[in-house]
Amino acid sequence: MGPLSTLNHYFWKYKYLFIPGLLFTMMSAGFQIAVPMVVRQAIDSIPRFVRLYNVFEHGTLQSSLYVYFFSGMLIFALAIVALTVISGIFKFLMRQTVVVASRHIEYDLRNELYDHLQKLSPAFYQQYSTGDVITRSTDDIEKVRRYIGPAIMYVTRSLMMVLIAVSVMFVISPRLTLYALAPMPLLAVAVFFMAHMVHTRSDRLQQQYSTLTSRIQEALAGMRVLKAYTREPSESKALNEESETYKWRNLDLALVEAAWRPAFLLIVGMSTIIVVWMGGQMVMDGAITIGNIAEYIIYVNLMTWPVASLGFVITMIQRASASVIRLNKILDTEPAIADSDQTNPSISDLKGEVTFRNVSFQYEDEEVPALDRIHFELPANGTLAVVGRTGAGKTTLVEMIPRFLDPDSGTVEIDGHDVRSIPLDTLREHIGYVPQDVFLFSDTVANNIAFGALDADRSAIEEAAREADLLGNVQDFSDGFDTYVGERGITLSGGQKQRTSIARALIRNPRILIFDDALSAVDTRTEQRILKRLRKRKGNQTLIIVTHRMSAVKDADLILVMDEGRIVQKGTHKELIDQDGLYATLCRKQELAQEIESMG
Ligand SMILES: Nc1ncnc2c1ncn2[C@@H]1O[C@H](COP(=O)(O)OP(=O)(O)OP(=O)(O)O)[C@@H](O)[C@H]1O
Repeated sequence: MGPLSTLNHYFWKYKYLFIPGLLFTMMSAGFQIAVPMVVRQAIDSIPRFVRLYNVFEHGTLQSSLYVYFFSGMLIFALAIVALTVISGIFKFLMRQTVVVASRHIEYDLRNELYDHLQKLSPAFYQQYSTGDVITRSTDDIEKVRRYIGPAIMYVTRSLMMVLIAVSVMFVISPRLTLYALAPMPLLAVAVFFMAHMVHTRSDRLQQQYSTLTSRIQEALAGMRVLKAYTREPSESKALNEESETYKWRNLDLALVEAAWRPAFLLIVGMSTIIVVWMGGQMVMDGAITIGNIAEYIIYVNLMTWPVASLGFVITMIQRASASVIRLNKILDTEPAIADSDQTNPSISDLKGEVTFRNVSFQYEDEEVPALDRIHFELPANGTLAVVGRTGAGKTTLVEMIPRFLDPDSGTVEIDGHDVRSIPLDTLREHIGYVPQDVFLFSDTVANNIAFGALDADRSAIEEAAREADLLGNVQDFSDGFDTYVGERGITLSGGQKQRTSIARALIRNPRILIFDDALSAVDTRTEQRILKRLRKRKGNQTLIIVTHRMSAVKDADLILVMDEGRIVQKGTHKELIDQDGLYATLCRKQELAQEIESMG
C-alpha cells in the first residue's frame, strides 16, 4: 500500500462522496444478501402447505387454503423484487458517489500533473520521451482511478457480501458451509492467476498499440521524405510486422479471456454440486430444510463474483501502485528553473539592459562547455547580433535570457538584477522569444498570433502581422485571419510559419525581443523589410538577433562572433571587418556565395 498512501489526501478531500458511498455499498450488499433468506422461506413453506392441503382434502377449506398459499407466494415474490430493487437503487447511489469521486480525483490528478509538467525545464523533456509522458497522463492516471473507484467499491462490497453470507451459512450448518466453501480458495487463486495473465497481456497489447500508432503517425508526418527516398515498400513491411505483432497479442488475450469464464463456471458448478449432494443427505437426516439448499446455492453464486473480483482487485491495486510510483517520479521532480528564496517579488518592470558576466554552461553528458566565460553588456534598447558557425553556442546563449537554462557559473543580468532574482512570470512577460523551430498550434492564424496576448483585438493582430510582413499573405487566404493552420487546416510555407511566429512575439510588444535564427526561411528582401520595421521600434525595445546571414547584422550596436562556446570577436560591423578575423571571413564567404548565386 506504501505508494498508494500518497493518494490519501484525495480521499479526505472527497469524503463527502466516499463516506455515503461506502454506506450505500454496504446497504446494497445487505439487501442483495437478504434475497436467499426469502427464497428459503418461500421454498420451506411449500411442503408445509402441501401437508395442510392434504389434511383438508375434500373439505371446503381447501380452496380458501389455495388462495392463502397463492397470496403467500405472491408476497414472497414481491419481497424478492422489492429487495432487488432497493439493492439496485443503493448500487446506483454507490456508483454515483464512489465512481464520481474517482472521476473527480482523476481530473485533479491530471491537472496537477499537467501544471507540474509545464513548470519542468527542457532537461526533463530530454530525459522523458513525449510518448512516455503521454502514457503517464492517460494510462497511469486511469489505473490510479480504477483503484480509487472500482477497486475500493468491489473490496467493500465483496467483504460485506462474504461476511454476511458466510455468517448466515454458518448459523444454518457449519458442516455444509465448509463443504460449500471448499472450492472457494481454488477459485480465488485461479482468478488471481487469470487476472494476472489478462493484465500482462493487456499491457503488452497496449504497448504494441502505442508503438503501432506512433509508427503510423510518424510515417504520415514524414510522408514526403518517405516518398522522396522511395521507402514505401520497406515502411509497409515494417508496419506489417508491427501489425502482425499487434494481431497476435490480441489473439493471445482473447484466448485467455475465452478460457477463464468456463474455468470460473466450472469451479462455481463444483460448489453447487457439493451443496446439492451433501445438503441432500442432510435434508434426509433432518438437519436442514430443502429451502436451505436453495438458499445455499444462491449464496454460493452471490459470493463467487466477489471472491473472483478479489483476484482482479489485487492486480488492480498492484498496477495502481506501480502507476503511482511512476506519477510521483514526475510530480516529485523539482522544476530546475523556478522562483526561489532568491526571487525579489518587488521587481515588476524591466527596461531591457542585458549583461552577461562570465557565463559558462555545459550540457549534461557533453564533454565541452556550450558557453565558456561569455561576457558582454548590452544597454537597454540596443541591438545585439550573435553570429558564428553552427554549434557555436548561439542558441544556448539566448536561452539564458528567458531562463530556459541557468548558467553553471557567472550571471545573466537584466537592468542589473540577476535573472534568478526576477519573478519568472515578470521576466518572461517582458521577453518576446522567436525560437529556431517554429511551432504553430492547430488553430486559426489569429489565435496563433495572439497566443501570448490573449486580450489582443483584431487590429493589434493585423498590426503584428503587418510588422512581420505577413499581412499580405493572410489577406490572400480564403478566411483571412480565421484560416485554420496545421493539422486539419492549410499548410503554411516555411517562411509564412516563421513570420507567424515573429508576429506572435511582436504582438506582446516586449521590452526584449529575441530572434533565434528566425529569419532563415524568408528571402533577403523580406528579411530587410522586417528589419527595417523593427528598426523603427528602436528606442523602445532591446533587440537580440541570432543569425547566419551577415546582411542582417550590419546595423547592430554590438556584434558577438562565437566559436566553440566562446566569444572570439566583439564590436560593430565596421570594427570587426577591420579586424580581419572570423567575422570578416564569414562575411566574405557569404558575399562570394551570393555572387555565385546571382551569376547562376
Ligand atoms: N539539449 C542539448 N543537450 C546536449 N547538447 C546540446 C543541447 N543543445 C545544444 N547542445 C550542444 O551545445 C552546442 C551549442 O549548441 P547551440 O544550439 O547553442 O549552437 P548554435 O550556435 O545555436 O547552433 P546553430 O547555429 O546550428 O543553431 C552544440 O555542440 C550542441 O551540440
